[in-house]
Amino acid sequence: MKKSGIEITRHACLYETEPAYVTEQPLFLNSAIRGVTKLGPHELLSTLKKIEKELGRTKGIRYGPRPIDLDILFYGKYRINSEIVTVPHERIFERPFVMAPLVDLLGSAIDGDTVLRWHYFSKNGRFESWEKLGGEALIGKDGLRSVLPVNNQLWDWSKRTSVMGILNLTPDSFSVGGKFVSVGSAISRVKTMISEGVDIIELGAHSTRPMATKISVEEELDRLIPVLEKILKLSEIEGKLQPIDTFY
Ligand SMILES: Nc1ncnc2c1ncn2[C@@H]1O[C@H](COP(=O)(O)OP(=O)(O)OP(=O)(O)O)[C@@H](O)[C@H]1O
Ligand SMILES: Nc1nc2c(c(=O)[nH]1)N=C(CO)CN2
Repeated sequence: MKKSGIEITRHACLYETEPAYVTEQPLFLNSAIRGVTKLGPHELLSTLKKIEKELGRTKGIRYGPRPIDLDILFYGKYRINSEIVTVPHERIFERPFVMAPLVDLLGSAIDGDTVLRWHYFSKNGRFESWEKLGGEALIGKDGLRSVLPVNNQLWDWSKRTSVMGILNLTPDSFSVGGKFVSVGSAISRVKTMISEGVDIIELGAHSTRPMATKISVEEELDRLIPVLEKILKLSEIEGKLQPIDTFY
């Protein structure tokens, strides 16, 4: 996007959604971004079409499966109705898979004239349109799940809150510094956290506490790798997420 002259300033969550209109096709992934560009609306649309092509989009059936579909939802405060571009996009307010990411993107505050205008573009107001479709209650249902791509899989975090346990492999962190510096005690802590129901175990090996001792990349890796290797061999780790909060 950046090299095409579009600077992304915010992005919404990612949703896995039931296909609309043509229902016999795989699930879709939907999201929305907000950005800044010097491209005019027609130029912007042709740039998006070029990006779609680069990402493998070919002519397919209307509303059918496609590797990518980039639509312009709004363009500043403008209403445009040419043969080529219509903004606001004609079908925003009937589509939960558009409204959910839009609500993420814009939040509940109307911060400035542009967003106020977007609010009024919807006949009943943006929030009311979302409520009419079902609102927050839709998220987590099969047709609209918030997901996070991890390791070629989608982590569904819309059904319930995921619990993260943090394991500091440091002698000098804010909390529990020094407790889990040996591999054995770290592994036993991981097992306890899993038995207590965590979904995510985050490892950190460099303290960011003010005045903490700065260590080298090698030292950070030396603290992390032996523990990580052992964790990945645990049968209990199946289905859990294992992020690493690295310093370097
Ligand atoms: N705001 C807009 N964003 C994207 N395309 C638009 C817009 N307004 C008009 N169009 C026109 O719609 C045409 C079809 O777009 P596209 O191939 O993305 O359709 P679609 O993905 O099947 O349906 P939809 O756009 O409803 O999701 C484009 O060639 C474009 O000229
Ligand atoms: N869930 C979902 N369904 C769709 C989508 C889409 O983005 N998400 N796009 C379509 C073609 O524009 C047709 N149907």
